[in-house]
Amino acid sequence: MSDFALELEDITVTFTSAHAPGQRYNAVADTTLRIRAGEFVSVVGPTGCGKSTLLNIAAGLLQPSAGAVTVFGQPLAGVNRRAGYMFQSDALMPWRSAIANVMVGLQYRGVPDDAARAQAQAWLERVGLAGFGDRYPHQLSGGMRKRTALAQVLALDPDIILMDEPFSALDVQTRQLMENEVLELWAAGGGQRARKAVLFITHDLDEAIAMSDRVVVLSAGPATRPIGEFEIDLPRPRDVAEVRAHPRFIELHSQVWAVLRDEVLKGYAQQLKKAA
Ligand SMILES: Nc1ncnc2c1ncn2[C@@H]1O[C@H](COP(=O)(O)OP(=O)(O)OP(=O)(O)O)[C@@H](O)[C@H]1O
Repeated sequence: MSDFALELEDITVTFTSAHAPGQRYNAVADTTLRIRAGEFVSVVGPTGCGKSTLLNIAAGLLQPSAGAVTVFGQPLAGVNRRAGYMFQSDALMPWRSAIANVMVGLQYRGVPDDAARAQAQAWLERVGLAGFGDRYPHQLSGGMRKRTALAQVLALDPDIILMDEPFSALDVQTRQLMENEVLELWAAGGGQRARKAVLFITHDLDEAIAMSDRVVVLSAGPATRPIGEFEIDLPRPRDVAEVRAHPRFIELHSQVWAVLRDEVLKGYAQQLKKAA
């Protein structure tokens, strides 16, 4: 079996320009990104550079214009069924209670209702929402909705978790609590099974370093590609707030920032140009 949970090889993604339909736009160019089974990898890059596009490729929601995607050694065809996703915005169904939201994926897989309810309840407990199963999304705080979404993903026991800035809408304290919880759940693995591979998209360098085994830096678009890769050799378990004071964290931060800084400035200038 392949050592890699996910391999994106020589990926190029070409879009038709939204402003000028005749024009083609290379969002991502010749990008190779491999994630080992059980590895936590963050991808950082300036705004609009193509991070979500890469995640959508990994999820099988978008076909690359060139290149190949391999999941545990098998070419990916259609949606990536070994992966669970957590996006920036809530994907909870407002008309379903928290437990019913966690149950839905299990039911869709054919798990009988009673078993699905028991598994969903166990996951709600693991994410700290034991007594909140009957609440509807609008009755939950932002952090609780994120916990529900996390339970929803983990209940399906995916081998790969794809996260696209999942905590960016949360206040700093809630965000750090959630980051620590994700790390704990990830470190504990999926019950009998091995640790999950995580592809985590963020524009927050501190978050990327605090959480990951490896940080990949993307260039500003167009034709985004990886321009730096850093092994994060900080000890685990980590507390995302405390680890920021670690001398090695500070050292890694300045090394990654040295690569990222110019790209952020380029990305920012491009956003201004687009808005003009
Ligand atoms: N379906 C599409 N059609 C045309 N252009 C697209 C499409 N999806 C994304 N793009 C363009 O591709 C580029 C990369 O977008 P993407 O959303 O992947 O960037 P990002 O790094 O995730 O952005 P952000 O940091 O703002 O979340 C952007 O210029 C975007 O406008």
